[in-house]
This record gives sequence, structure tokens and C-alpha cells, in this order.
Amino acid sequence: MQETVDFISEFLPEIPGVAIILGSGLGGLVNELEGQVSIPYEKIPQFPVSTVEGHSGQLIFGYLNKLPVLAMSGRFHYYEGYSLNEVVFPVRVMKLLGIERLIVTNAAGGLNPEFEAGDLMLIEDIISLMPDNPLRGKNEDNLGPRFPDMSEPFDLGWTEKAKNIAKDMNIDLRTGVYVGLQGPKLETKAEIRYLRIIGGDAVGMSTVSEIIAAHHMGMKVIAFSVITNESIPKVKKEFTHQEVVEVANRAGEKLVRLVKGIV
Ligand SMILES: O=P(O)(O)O[C@H]1O[C@H](CO)[C@@H](O)[C@H]1O
Ligand SMILES: Nc1nc2[nH]cnc2c(=O)[nH]1
Repeated sequence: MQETVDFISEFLPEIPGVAIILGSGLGGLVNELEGQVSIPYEKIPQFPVSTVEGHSGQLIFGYLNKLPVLAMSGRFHYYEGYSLNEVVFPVRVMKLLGIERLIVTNAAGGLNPEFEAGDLMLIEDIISLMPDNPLRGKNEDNLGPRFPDMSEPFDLGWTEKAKNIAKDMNIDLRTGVYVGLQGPKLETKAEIRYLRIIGGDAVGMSTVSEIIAAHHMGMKVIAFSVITNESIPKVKKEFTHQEVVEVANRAGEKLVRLVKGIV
């Protein structure tokens, strides 16, 4: 990690105040960054590389409303074959770079029957149904405790502010629980009923491990889902990743405005 931190530090004009992980189709935010410095993942020592369409694969430093931020344009997923330790590697590096705040975004399926494609959801809690955990193995005590409390993985002050900012901006913000599954297969109808029964409002294949790792290290975290599809569509149609990216691109505009406001 230190090798990676030293490498990235050379490119950063200053320590970013906030890191932002961009979900599928949500890369549009980078157009808003001024004074950009981009580092392709393949140039960064020890960094994994993105293999999913809609995830461009670069770290981008820039100024959002004059505040220095670091955007991860392209994240890593367990289904790509990476271990969860590899999936959260960039989050750990961000913290070691001195970044204290993290905004996580994703494209997700709506489980809550009141949600529609294009809705924006503030993630208030998570359920990790990943087959592993990024904290498994020897604990690095300099990162965080062996048994981190997870009763409040998100920063309450920050989430309250986000809700108020959304209201001021006239952005309709849903709230709910995000369930993270390993993917890459989509859910069966019975699995969707199950996920709803256990309390899920949105479902996806990312985010939960990043939040666990960030909270372990004491970062202040906030997270949003763009609902790109209803997991049981009202009109029968098959899931396609292309549609996820298209809807996220469109609805992402709202998220970009909100993130800008929050930053
Ligand atoms: O969670 P993000 O990276 O936004 O991507 C979501 O979209 C992809 C499926 O279309 C899956 O990778 C799912 O997790
Ligand atoms: N697991 C899962 N991931 C998604 N990513 C975007 N939509 C979905 C979905 O419906 N299910």
C-alpha cells in the first residue's frame, strides 16, 4: 500500500478533501472536475484494473466547486475475480493518502416496489451477502480495530446534510437499505422476494465491502444508489447491463448535481 500511496502522492497537487467512487455509468461527474490530473490504473503499482463496461479505469484528481477531490472512475467487483482485499485496496490507499471522507455511488436494482428506474436513493444501511469480508485475515492495527462496530457505517451528520441539500435542490431523494451480492448473475424471483423480506430496498454487486473497509479505518462515508432497473419489472423485460449504464448516465445528472452540492 505504501508503494502505491507514494506513487499517487507524486501526482497530487494537494491532499483531496473527499474521495468519490463512481458506479456503473456514473463517470459523468468527472466532466465537472477542473484542473484534472488522471492516472490510469494500469500505471499504478499494485492497483487492480477495471474489466467492466462503464468503468473507465482511472484515478482523477480535480477541483469540484474549488474543493480538491479524488474520483475513482471505475471500481473493482468481486465477480471480476478479485478478492475483497483487492476490491477495497483503493479505499485503503485513499485513507493512507490522507483523505478522510468518501462518497460511494452505484447503479442498483430496485427491490422496494415504490422505486422506479431513474430514482436516486441515499443508502442508510447495508446488508453484505458477499461470500467473504475485506477484513478477513490478520488485522492491520494501524488501519483500524479487529472488531469494528458497524451499527452506524454512515456519517449521520453528513447524511442529514445530504437530505437537506437534496430538498433545497428539489431533488427527490429516496432512502433505503442496499444489499450487496457477489454477482455476476442477476437475482431469481425467489431471491428477490427473499431480499425484500430481509429488508433490502436496492440490490447490487458492489459498495458493501468498500463501506466496511472505509468505516473500519474511521473514514466518514456517505453512499448513493441510482436505481437503474426494477428487479421485478412491471412490464416483463430482460436485464441488460447496457440499460443499466444508459439509465445511470441519464439519472446520474441528478446525482452529479447533488454530489457537487454536498462537496
Ligand atoms: O455497483 P456498480 O459498480 O455501479 O455496478 C452495478 O452494475 C453492474 C450490473 O449492471 C454490476 O457491477 C452492479 O454492481
Ligand atoms: N444484483 C443486481 N445488480 C444490479 N446492478 C444494477 N441493477 C442490478 C440488479 O437488478 N441486481
